[in-house]
Amino acid sequence: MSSRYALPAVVREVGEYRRQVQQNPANELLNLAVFLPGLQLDIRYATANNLLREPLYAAAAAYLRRPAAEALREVQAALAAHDAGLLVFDAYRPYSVTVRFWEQIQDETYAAPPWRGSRHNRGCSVDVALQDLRTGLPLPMPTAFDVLTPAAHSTYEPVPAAVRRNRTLLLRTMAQFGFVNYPGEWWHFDFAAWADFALLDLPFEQL
Ligand SMILES: C[C@@H](N)C(=O)N[C@H](C)C(=O)O
Ligand SMILES: [Zn+2]
Repeated sequence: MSSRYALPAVVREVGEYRRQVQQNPANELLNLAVFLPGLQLDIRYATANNLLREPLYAAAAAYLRRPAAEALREVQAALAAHDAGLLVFDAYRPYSVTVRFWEQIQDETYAAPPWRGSRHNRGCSVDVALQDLRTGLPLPMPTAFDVLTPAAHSTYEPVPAAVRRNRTLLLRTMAQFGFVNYPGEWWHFDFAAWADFALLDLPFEQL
């Protein structure tokens, strides 16, 4: 960990995380693969197919705080009426991984700075696209995941009509269940109550 930043308060001990869950069950990070069977995961940061071109996670897992996971379940149910489902690229992210991104990207439009931490570190952000439930294939979006350019901005135009429909379906359905889109990235959504949750730096295997 670099000492070049004024560090925010970060929970680094699993015992402290467990105490916080005991005090308030909303703090629990739920494993989305267990909580939402059928959810499609493509956890890029567990592979070398990501911005840093090396695996950053030891396991291809996605966790969210309990109320955020419950809201995502509502999103998944609403999308099914459109023959669509969620495809998850990332959810809870340990703080130390945010620091690694910042060292490379150093642009607050596309990466959270270490002195603030990311809402992903709070277990309240999720990076998602849509899949077609009939084919299992991803639905076309304006860019691939983590293409950090203006084309990824949520209001970017021009885009083909079918792509705009998919993006609008994702943005509207996530908003309906309490997720606020980050305008710089069509795939990134923050659970509205993110400020109630602490920054964490715990690896998945400790959860
Ligand atoms: C690195 C990129 N995928 C990302 O997560 N950006 C947001 C702004 C974050 O760091 O929270
Ligand atoms: Zn994100």
